Amino acid sequence: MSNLDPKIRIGRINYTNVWPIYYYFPALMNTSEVEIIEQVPTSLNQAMAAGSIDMGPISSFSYGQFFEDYMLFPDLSVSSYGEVNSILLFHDKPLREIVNGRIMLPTTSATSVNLLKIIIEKFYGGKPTYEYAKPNLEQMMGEADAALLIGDDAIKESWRNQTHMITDLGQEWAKWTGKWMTFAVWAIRKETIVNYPELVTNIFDAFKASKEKAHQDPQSMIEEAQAKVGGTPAFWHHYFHTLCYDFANEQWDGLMTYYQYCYELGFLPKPVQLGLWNENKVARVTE
Ligand SMILES: C=C(O[C@@H]1C=C(C(=O)O)C=C[C@H]1O)C(=O)O
Repeated sequence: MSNLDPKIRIGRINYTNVWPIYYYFPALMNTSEVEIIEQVPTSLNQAMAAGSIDMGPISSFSYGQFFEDYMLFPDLSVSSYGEVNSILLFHDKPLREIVNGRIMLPTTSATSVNLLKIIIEKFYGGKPTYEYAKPNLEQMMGEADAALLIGDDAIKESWRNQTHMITDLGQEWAKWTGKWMTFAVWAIRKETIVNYPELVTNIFDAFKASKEKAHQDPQSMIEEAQAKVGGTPAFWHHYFHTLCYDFANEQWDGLMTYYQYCYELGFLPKPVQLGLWNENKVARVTE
């Protein structure tokens, strides 16, 4: 690695949902030390697991698969209590009538496909067949009883939708569990914490500061979202305020319930432990 190479490769989900955490980040960081790599969640999950990305948001399910290799930043996540508005199941008959049918899952998602399986199999007692497809609603619905979309794909289809019923998975989860749901977590590979402890701290501070600034002054971010993706300022205002970017007790509690159900249903091979990064305890990571 030459002196000019970035020290840390940071992932970025290429959906609007993460904008608040990145919006002011370049203004708050020495960006020559980092490189930002933007991809759909499942590609970020793979790149983190392979070590070709060092930190950033991944599907919370993927943390459950590889938790021994990562630590999580506290205070950063993509979570909701109830509605998410961008994790949506489209279907033409009531949910209860399709839980033994044919369900299309998007290749972009890990957390939400397993969340849907929990909802259908554990809460509704269904046993459908699942198939993965590219996130294209028309094609997916042409072959199935229901189709799941996440991120901006879900948002755009919800605006276009005239005919399908829509179930928001955040709402379903809260209805059955009364808990928060965390869709994405900010993971750091353990060796990155050991190799660049100060830079990791600076990145954490910049992400948190961006999140707070975007929350206090969302106007220009909302205008950019409208110009880039469409929709109305009212939609984006509601969207960014309904999503919650915190990661503390309530989110941990909801996420641990999700992991427990994933384990019970055989989606994860072992019980998951949350390992939280703490700038004062870098040494613990190497133990
Ligand atoms: C809220 C969302 O959460 C996302 C859902 C993910 C998943 O299902 O694996 C991963 C990252 C998050 O961006 C969304 O995409 O709309």
